[in-house]
Amino acid sequence: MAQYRIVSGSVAVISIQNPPVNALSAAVREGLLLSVRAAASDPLVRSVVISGHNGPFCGGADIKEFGNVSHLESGPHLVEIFESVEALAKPVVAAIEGFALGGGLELALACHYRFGHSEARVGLPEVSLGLLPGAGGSQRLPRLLGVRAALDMIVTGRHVAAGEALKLGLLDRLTDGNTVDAAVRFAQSAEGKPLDDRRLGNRPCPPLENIDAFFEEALIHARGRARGAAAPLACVQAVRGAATLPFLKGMELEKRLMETLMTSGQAQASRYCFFTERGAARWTTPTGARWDTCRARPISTAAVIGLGTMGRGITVALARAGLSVVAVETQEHQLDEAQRAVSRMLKGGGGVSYSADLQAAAGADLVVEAVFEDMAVKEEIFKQLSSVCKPGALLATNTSSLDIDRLASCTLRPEQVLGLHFFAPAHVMRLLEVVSGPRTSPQTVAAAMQLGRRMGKVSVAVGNCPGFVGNRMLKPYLEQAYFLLEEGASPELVDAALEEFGFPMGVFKMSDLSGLDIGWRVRKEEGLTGPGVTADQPMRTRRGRRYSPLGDLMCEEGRYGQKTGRGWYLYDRPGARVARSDPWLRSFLEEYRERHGLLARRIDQQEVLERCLYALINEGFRVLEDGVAASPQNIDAIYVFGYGWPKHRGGPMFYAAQVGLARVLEGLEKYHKAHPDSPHLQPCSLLRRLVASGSPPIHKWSEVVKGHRSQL
Ligand SMILES: CC/C=C\C=C\CC(=O)SCCNC(=O)CCNC(=O)[C@H](O)C(C)(C)COP(=O)(O)OP(=O)(O)OC[C@H]1O[C@@H](n2cnc3c(N)ncnc32)[C@H](O)[C@@H]1OP(=O)(O)O
Repeated sequence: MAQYRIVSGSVAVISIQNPPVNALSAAVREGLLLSVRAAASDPLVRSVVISGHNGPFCGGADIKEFGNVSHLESGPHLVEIFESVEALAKPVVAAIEGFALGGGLELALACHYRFGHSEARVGLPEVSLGLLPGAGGSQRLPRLLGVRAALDMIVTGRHVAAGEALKLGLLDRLTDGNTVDAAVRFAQSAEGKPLDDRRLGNRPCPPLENIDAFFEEALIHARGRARGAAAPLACVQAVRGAATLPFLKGMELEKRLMETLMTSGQAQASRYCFFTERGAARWTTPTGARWDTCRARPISTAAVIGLGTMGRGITVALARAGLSVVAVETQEHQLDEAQRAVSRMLKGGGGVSYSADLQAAAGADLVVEAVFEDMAVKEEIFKQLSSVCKPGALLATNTSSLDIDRLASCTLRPEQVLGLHFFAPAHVMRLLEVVSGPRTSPQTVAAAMQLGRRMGKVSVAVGNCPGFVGNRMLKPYLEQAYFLLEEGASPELVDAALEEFGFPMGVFKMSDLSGLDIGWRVRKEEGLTGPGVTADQPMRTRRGRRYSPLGDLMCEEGRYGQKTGRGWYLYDRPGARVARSDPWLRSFLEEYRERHGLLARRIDQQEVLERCLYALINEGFRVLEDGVAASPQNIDAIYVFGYGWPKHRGGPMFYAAQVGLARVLEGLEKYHKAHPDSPHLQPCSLLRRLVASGSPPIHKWSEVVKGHRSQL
C-alpha cells in the first residue's frame, strides 16, 4: 500500500496508495516504513519524495481503525515512522496535492521540505474527532510556525488553503503544475546539502512573551468554543508543552494526552458523527429505491417564492451552488429590500434575477416556496405553481412543520412535491431535511439529495409528520423547559444546564433568538391558544394533557425575544444580542405560580438535563418506531448539524446509548410517575423493547425496529 520507485537515477518516490483518501491504515504504515528503510539503505538513492497516489496526499490516520484496538496496534506506529522519515540522512520532500490532513500533515512535517499544489489544503482536524495531533503534530507545527499560528490551526482544526500555508511558512513552495515532478526536481537540487536545520524536532520553538498569560487565555478561549469538550483543552496543553519543553519531553506529553483522549467517550462520539454525516447520503425508501441506483434529473435552474429571511438565505445557498435562480416576491417594497440583501450576501449579482410575478417560476427545474407558515397561503401558491411550472419541475416547500401531502394534493403532480426544510440562516446552516410525502417519487428524493450535496449540506431524508424529525423532537424538549419554569426553575438555570452540557445556547436564549412569536403562531394554528380557545377551558390543560401557556403569555406582553429587545431575557435594544437577566420575568413567574397555586421547588441541573433531554430522546424513539427517520444515525445527524447538539456527545440517540438505555428508561419512568399528565415523559414501546432485548448497540437497533411501517 505504498508504491516505491526510483526516478531520475537517484530519487526514491514513495507513493501512498489507499483510495479514496490515502488514509494511513496498518498496511499503509507497514509499506511506508519498509519504503523509508529501503531508501535509507540503497546507496543509489540520494533523495526521497513522498506523495499520494492518484491525487490526494493523505487524509490522515485511518479513522475506521480507531474503534478497533487490534487494528490500531498492528503495523508500525505513526510516531515511529515519522521519526525514521525525519532522521533520514537524505533530503525528503513531501509533494502535497489535494489535501494533507491530520496524520497526513504530520507526515509532511516530518519531511525536510514541503511542496504543495496551489489548490491543495492542509490542516490538523483531529480536534473535531475528539483528539489532538498525536503523531508529533502538536510538537512540530509550533516549532515551524510559532505558537500562535500553530495553536489556532490545532484548536480550530481548520483547513488552510495552499496560499495561506505558504505565507505561514508551512509550505516551502507552490506549483500549478505537476507537484511530484516539481518535488523530484527540487529533491535532486537538495541532495548532499545539510539537513540538521530542516528537522523540526531539532528546532526550538520560537520564543513567546508572557507564556503563562497567553496559555491561560487560550484555555478560556478553547473552553468557550466547545463547552465540555476535552480535546480543545488537551490541544492547548500539548502546544504549551511544545513551547516549554524539549522535543522528546513534549512528545511524551503529547502521547499521554492522546492516550486519554483516544479511549474517551467524547472521541467515540465525535468519530460516530464523522460517519453519520457521510452515512446520511446513503438513503433508501421502502419501495427499494436507493441512493446508488436511483437516477436523479439534474437541477440547474430554481425559483424561490417569498423573500423573507428564509427565502433570501435559500436564494443565496442555491446561487452559491451554481444554480441560476429567479427570486420571486409579490410585495414590491420587500422585493427591493431583498434584492439589496441578497446581493450583499453574494457580494454581487451571482446568477440571481428578481420578479414580482409568480409566472417567472415557469421555466425553473425546482421551485422552493418560502412564504410564512400559513397553510391556506401555501395551498394557494401550490395550486398556482402546479399550472404555471413546466412539466417535470419539482415543487418544494420550506415549511418547518406543515403537511407536505396536503400541499401535494393541491397540485396535479404529487409525486414531484416535497419538503426542503432549511435551517436559518439557510446559506450557513449545514442541515437540510428532505421531506417526502407518501406520494413523493424516489427520483424527486434523489434530485433533492443531490442538490443538497451541491449546496454543501448534510441532507437527511425524512418522512412526513408534524415537525418532521427535528422540530417534532424539539417540542417535548421545549415543553419540559416550560414546565420546569412553572415548577420553580429560572430561564438562567435551565440554560446554564444545557450550555454546560455543550449546547451553544440554552433553550430560552435560543427561543429569544428565533422569536417567540413563531411557536405562538404554530400553537394558534393547532388550536392550542388564540380565539379558538374558550374562556371556560382550564389554562394549563389542553386535550387532557398538561399545557404551559407561558410562551403565549409572553407574546401577549409583546415579548418576542431579541427582535423586540425583551423575551425570556432583556436586551439593550431590539435586535441586540447580549442577554441579561430580567427582574420583570422573575416577578412574572412568581405571580404566575401564585395565580395557579404552584409551589416553587428547588430544581437542580441534573433534573433539567434529564427532563429536557430524555423527553427529546423518547420522541426520537417514537420517530424511529413510526418510520419517519430511517435510522438513529439520521436523527443524530439532524440534531448535530441543525440543532446545536454537541458533536462530542454524538447526537441524542448516541447519547442515550452511551448513558445506557436502561437508565434513560428508568429516568423517564420516574418523571412520568411524578408528572402523569405529561405524555412525552411516558417511555415509548421501542425503548422498552430495546431494553428488554438487552440494550443492543446502536447499529443493531434497526433489527428491533423492523416490522414497523416506514413513512419514508
Ligand atoms: C498515535 C497516533 C494515532 C492517531 C493519529 C491520528 C491523527 C489523524 O490523522 S486523525 C484523522 C485526521 N483526518 C481527518 O480528520 C480527515 C477526515 N476526512 C475528511 O475531512 C474528508 O473525508 C476529506 C479527506 C477532506 C475528503 O473529503 P471528501 O472528498 O468530501 O470525501 P468524504 O466523503 O469525506 O470521504 C470519502 C470517503 O473516505 C472516508 N474517509 C475520509 N477520511 C478518512 C480517514 N481519515 N480514514 C478513513 N476513512 C476516511 C469517508 O468516510 C468516506 O467514506 P464513506 O464510506 O463514504 O464513509
